[in-house]
Amino acid sequence: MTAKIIDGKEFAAGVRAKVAEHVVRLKEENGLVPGLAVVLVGEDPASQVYVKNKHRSTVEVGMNSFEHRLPADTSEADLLALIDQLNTDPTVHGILCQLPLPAHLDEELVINSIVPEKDVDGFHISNVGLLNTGQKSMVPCTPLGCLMMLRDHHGSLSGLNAVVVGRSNIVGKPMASLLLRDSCTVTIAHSRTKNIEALCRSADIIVAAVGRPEMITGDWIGEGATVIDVGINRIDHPEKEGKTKLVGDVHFDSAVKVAGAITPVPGGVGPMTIACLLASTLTACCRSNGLSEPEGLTA
Ligand SMILES: Nc1nc2c(c(=O)[nH]1)N[C@@H](CN(C=O)c1ccc(C(=O)N[C@@H](CCC(=O)O)C(=O)O)cc1)CN2
Repeated sequence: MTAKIIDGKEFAAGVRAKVAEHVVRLKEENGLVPGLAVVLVGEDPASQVYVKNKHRSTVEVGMNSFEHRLPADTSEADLLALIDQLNTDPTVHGILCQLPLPAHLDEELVINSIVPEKDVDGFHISNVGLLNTGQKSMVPCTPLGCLMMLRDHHGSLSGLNAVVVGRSNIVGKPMASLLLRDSCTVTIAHSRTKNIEALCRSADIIVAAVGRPEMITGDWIGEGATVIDVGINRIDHPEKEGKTKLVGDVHFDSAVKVAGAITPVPGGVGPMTIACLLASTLTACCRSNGLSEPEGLTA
């Protein structure tokens, strides 16, 4: 068997197109323009690229983008003051602080200072609680993107066995909650899980979000399973000296021979993260104005 490749770039383009259509309608019918504020503290090179891409994509779908770039030595008090200002700005419907933050800033404190309704990352403790109790919440963008691709591929996820490898607050745990909500039987596996290979082999769906390059090889995967690879790991290029290569948490070449469907890295889950951020900003704007939510763009 050779797996179907789930093209995240194409899927994300579709999500952005749907968001753009809704934005036009919101403007015409309600005189509203959704606004997204992104806060970047410091000069982490990868974060700078992600923030630039977020700005470009936000503008492309017709939303307002408010970018705040702060120096690496910004004090917690100054950052909290900015968030406070964004919390009460009626033109801002979504706020996020690009992670990781510099070490002197308390990530939890900063995230929890964003009002939950504008927390488009879905990391605020209230949104975590709402998601885990099956209530309406803002949902983290990467798991939301994975869910959209899984629903598209399978139709219904009900009754499927899903193994989420990785227990991070940003991906593993919310992914498990979302799959459970769609009536999957969910297991979260991690570094201490016994017989992890056999567990993965029994899964209809594997979501790999462990942060270890190419850990999940073809022999961990059951024939025909769907494999969603969340990993983004830069490793030394095996053939080109001095060059690097981006790989996932799944060993693609062996996995593709066994899986039924698989997301590549790059070009799989990654592009969905920003597309879902736009979708969540639209959702936040609709909710805060008492309008019905865009169909197919939320969990
Ligand atoms: N506040 C947040 N911080 C971070 C998040 C997040 O969701 N919210 N996620 C990541 C970074 N991230 C978005 O912020 C992100 C990561 C990767 C991609 C992406 O498109 N990746 C490409 C490859 C890119 C490359 O060549 O390096 C792919 O997988 O195809 C988009 C967004 C951490 N911080």
